[in-house]
Amino acid sequence: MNPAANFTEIKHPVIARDLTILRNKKTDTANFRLALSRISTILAYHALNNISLESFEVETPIQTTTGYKLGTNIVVIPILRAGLGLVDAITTFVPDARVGHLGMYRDEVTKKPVDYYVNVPDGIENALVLVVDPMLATGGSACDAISFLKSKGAREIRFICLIAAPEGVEAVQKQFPEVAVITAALDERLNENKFIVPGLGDAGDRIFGTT
Ligand SMILES: O=P(O)(O)OC[C@H]1O[C@H](OP(=O)(O)OP(=O)(O)O)[C@H](O)[C@@H]1O
Ligand SMILES: O=c1cc[nH]c(=O)[nH]1
Ligand SMILES: [Mg+2]
Repeated sequence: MNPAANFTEIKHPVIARDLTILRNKKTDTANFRLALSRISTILAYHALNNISLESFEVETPIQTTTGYKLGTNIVVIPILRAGLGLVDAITTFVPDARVGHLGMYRDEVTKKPVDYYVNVPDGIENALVLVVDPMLATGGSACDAISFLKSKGAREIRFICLIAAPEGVEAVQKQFPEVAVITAALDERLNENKFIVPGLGDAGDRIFGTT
């Protein structure tokens, strides 16, 4: 795969350490959540890079100077369930971000996404829409989510995930070259069950302690 300009794999020593915690099958739920939270925060920080600012005058105790506030409305759309694990990372930086939800699970036989819940806030056409899901495997869920959000008027979408398979990145880039994909790891491939290799298993199950 030859990732295009709209693909970013963030490399950082803390990410390398935390990805190992997430990949380790012996990691318990509590430590999984802590590592997920740290990595998600770094991803969110990068995903918010280069958003617009509005300047205004602010008075320090010493004098007046130029201050800034974010000039972009942010909407976060987690793909349920596992995407919920990345929402707090965005709202840490943007406490007033609105949060919509897309419920989708991957059918165990067909591996295709099945929708079960939709709640998207109004006004996504004037927002930066951050779609979050820890895993980008075949790309079926991501592409369905992006396609749906575009049909609802979203014009600027970034997709944030923890681990991406080359197949998933290619699928998103082919259908939606304008959508930036930001990940902590580009893994090797998918296995015969369409799980990411080496991956971390089923992200939703590991976040929520289900099997
Ligand atoms: O790229 P794809 O091949 O579509 O696979 C990725 C999807 O699979 C996982 O969700 P899952 O279906 O396990 O649902 P869950 O979040 O409820 O566990 C994951 O969180 C993605 O949404
Ligand atoms: O490896 C994978 C693939 C899809 N969904 C997951 O949670 N993990
Ligand atoms: Mg799952």
